[in-house]
Amino acid sequence: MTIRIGIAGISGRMGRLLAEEVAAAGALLAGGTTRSGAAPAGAAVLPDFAALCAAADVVIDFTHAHAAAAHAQAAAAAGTAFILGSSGLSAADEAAVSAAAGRIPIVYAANFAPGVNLFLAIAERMAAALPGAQYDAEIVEMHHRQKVDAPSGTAVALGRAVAAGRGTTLEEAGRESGRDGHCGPRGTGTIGFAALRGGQVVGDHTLVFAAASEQISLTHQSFDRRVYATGAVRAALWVRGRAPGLYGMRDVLGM
Ligand SMILES: NC(=O)C1=CN([C@@H]2O[C@H](COP(=O)(O)OP(=O)(O)OC[C@H]3O[C@@H](n4cnc5c(N)ncnc54)[C@H](OP(=O)(O)O)[C@@H]3O)[C@@H](O)[C@H]2O)C=CC1
Ligand SMILES: O=C(O)C1=N[C@H](C(=O)O)C[C@H](O)C1
Repeated sequence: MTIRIGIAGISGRMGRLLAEEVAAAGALLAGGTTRSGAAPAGAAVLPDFAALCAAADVVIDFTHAHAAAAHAQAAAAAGTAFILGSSGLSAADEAAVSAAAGRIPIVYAANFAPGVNLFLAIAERMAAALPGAQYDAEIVEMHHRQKVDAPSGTAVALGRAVAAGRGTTLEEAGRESGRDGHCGPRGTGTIGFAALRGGQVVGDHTLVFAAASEQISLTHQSFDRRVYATGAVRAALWVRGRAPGLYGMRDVLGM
C-alpha cells in the first residue's frame, strides 16, 4: 500500500521542500499543519497535529524544539511513526522523545544529509585518536540569518561524537561557547563551539583539532537544504513497519 506521509510545519522552509520530496518519492502526501503560513498548492491542511497523525502512516516534523515533546507524545498516542528534524531540543525534550520511542519507531537526527552522518562517524574516530589533553576540539558552524537556535543541532551532534570518541559525554567533557571579554584560557579537554549567522548560508560545519605543533580540520557544507528533505523522506520510507525504538540517520543509511 502506498505510504501516507504527513508534514508538520508544511509552510516552513523545510516543510515546503518535504512536500515536494514526498511527491518525488511516489508517496502520498497526507497533508500538513500550519499555524500561520500558506500551505503549498494542493496540500491538505489538517486542523492540528493529532489529526495529521490520524491521516498518516509517518509524520515528518521540522518545526521547532518547543513542539518536539508534545508532537512525539501525540504520534505515540496515535501509533504513527515519527521523523524528527527540529534542532535545539533540551534534555527534557529529548527524554520525552525517547519515552515516546518506547511505543512507536522514531528517527531523530540532527542532520539528514548523508555526508554529515559520515562526518559524525569520522569525528568520533578522529577524537579517539587525538586525545583531549593535546588536541583542543573546536566546532564552528555558520547558518542563514533566520536560524533561531545556536549552536546548531549538527554542531551539538559533532560535539557528542567527539566526546564519545574520547570515552566521555559532552556534559562531562564540558562545553565552551560564547567566549567574549576576559573569559580566561581554554579548558583542557573541553569542546568549543562558535556560531556564525548571516545571509542565506544553508549549513556549514567545521571541526578543528588544534595541538601545539599541528592542526587538522574537517568541513562539511550544504549548498541546498533539499539534501535534508530527501534524507528525511528516505527515513520515512525506511521507518514504516519498524519495531518501536529511537533510530538515527546512521541506522537509515546502514552506517
Ligand atoms: N535535521 C535536519 O537535517 C535539519 C533540521 N532543521 C531544523 O528544522 C527546524 C525548522 O527549520 P526551517 O524549516 O528552516 O524553519 P521555518 O521557520 O522555515 O519553518 C518551521 C515551521 O514550523 C512551524 N512552527 C514553528 N514553531 C512551531 C511550533 N512551536 N509548533 C508548531 N509548528 C511550529 C512554522 O509554521 P507555522 O507558523 O505556519 O505553524 C514554520 O513555518 C529547525 O529546528 C531547524 O534547525 C532544518 C534543516 C535540516
Ligand atoms: O536550521 C537550519 O537551517 C539547519 N538546522 C540543522 C541544525 O541545527 O543542525 C541542520 C542544518 O545545519 C540546517
